[in-house]
Amino acid sequence: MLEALVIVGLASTLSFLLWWLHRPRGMPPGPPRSFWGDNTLDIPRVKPWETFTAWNRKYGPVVSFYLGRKPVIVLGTAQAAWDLLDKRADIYSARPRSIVALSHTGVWRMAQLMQASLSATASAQYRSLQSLESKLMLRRLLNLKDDFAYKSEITLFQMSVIFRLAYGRRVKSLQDEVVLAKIKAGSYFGEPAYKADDMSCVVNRVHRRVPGKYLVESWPILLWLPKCLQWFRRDIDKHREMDVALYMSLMHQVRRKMADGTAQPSMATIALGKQEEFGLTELETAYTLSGPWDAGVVTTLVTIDNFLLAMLHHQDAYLKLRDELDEVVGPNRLPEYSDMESLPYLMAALKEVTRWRAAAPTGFPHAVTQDDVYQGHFIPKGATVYGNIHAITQDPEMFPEPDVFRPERFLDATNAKLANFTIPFGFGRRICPGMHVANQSIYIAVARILWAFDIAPAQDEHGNSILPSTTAYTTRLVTGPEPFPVVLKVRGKSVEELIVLESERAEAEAMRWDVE
Ligand code: HEM
Repeated sequence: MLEALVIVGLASTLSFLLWWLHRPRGMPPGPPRSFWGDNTLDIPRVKPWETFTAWNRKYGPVVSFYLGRKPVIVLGTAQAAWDLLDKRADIYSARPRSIVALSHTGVWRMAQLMQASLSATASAQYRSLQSLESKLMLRRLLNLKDDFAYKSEITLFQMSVIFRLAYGRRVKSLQDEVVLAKIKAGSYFGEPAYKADDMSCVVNRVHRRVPGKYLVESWPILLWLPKCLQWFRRDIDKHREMDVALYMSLMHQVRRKMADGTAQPSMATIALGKQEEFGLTELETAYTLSGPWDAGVVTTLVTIDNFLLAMLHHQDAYLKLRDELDEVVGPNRLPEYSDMESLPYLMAALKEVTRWRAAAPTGFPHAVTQDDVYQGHFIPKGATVYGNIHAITQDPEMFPEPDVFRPERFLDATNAKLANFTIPFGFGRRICPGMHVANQSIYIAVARILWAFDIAPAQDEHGNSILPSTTAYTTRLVTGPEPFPVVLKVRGKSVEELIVLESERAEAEAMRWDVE
């Protein structure tokens, strides 16, 4: 054991010296490095994106620092992100090798399969499903046990949408065995004990990419330690084992149904049909199918939650939205997808909410596959590159008074980049493949909640409104507001009757799907 430690110590010193002698020069400016040449300790454990943004404001639109030996580049303006991640996508579209986030996420063919099955045209097919699940959600929102309970119902809505489109089967409760299995797998990752109604856990694999979170990512040399000393491995291995078992069993269930002709069309049926064409292994296919679950539930949930938070704080926008819906939809039917074009203020507000509080403020890391030069700065092959969505969406030049929720920014936008605002969904070839599904879910949920309910702050025992903080956010790669209470009061008896009627029809339709 002692010998192994001495060898690792010597090897670390030698590799450090070699790296120090050959480290790249001319990289973009950034924070001063420690004696060891890195900045791991400069990255706070809480809201690291705020530090990234402070560095971008101080050192410029392209900042560099080191996590261990790994050079990291942070792009703090939309222009820099478009110039590199979009225009030079052929070399900026890889994912950094990750030790903790499971090794398969970087396989490009998997991303291609995802893009194909979630394209705008493919996603339009899911609208009827999203409409149905949102009617069931409205029904549940009529009978909430307390002012925090709305969140579980929105979670169940999106969870069922995603599970149905990925595997062809609905999730009827947050106590469903697959939800519990996923939570159990997450709990092995040293995350706090999650409750079934706190779905933060379902994106553990994604959260592990929070910059600087794991020492082994910055110092892979730790992998040279004898296995019994690799403390960081225990949880990773346990979690990976459980994830693999769960994802493989879900995929096999679909395959069995395909064989006996009872499978509902889904991403899984497409993926299994095209597995050879895309050259994916069993494990890669299973992981691809889990992508929407890992990346598409919490992102959507926090965006709807951010919307409710904005409504509590920005009464002017809230009232304009209600007036627009009342005028276009009227009292006798629910909002539909066909109303979208007639609801410009709502469509602008949906863009604004993704800007106001970005769900993934650091963006997901890209990796550059060739040495590059940008604005005279050297960007070395293998560097991790973040399009800093927080800095860009809070840039006061692009969005004056960025902390104000103001849908008008996007109304009548002539600039194509604002008219088709996708920055919160990332960049280049890696742009979120689920953005159409996400926008469809957010639209139908928000339009129907606004139409059906008065949205008001909860009150304390003295009758004073409790206005939740607009800055208390979780520190995960996908971040959302800390739990806050909202009162959703149905807007009259006839609205309630319509919701009950529509949800009964939806229930009957859902049962038909479930048995088919
Ligand atoms: C408001 C909701 C959402 C937001 C803000 C969001 C944002 C993002 C961002 C920023 C990325 C990284 C892009 C990049 O690397 O530049 C991403 C990737 C991804 N998203 Fe989303 N997303 C949302 C909803 C969804 C949904 C509903 C799905 C699935 C149906 C989904 C599936 C994915 C997948 C699979 C990836 C990884 C793609 C890859 O590695 O190539 N997302 N998302």
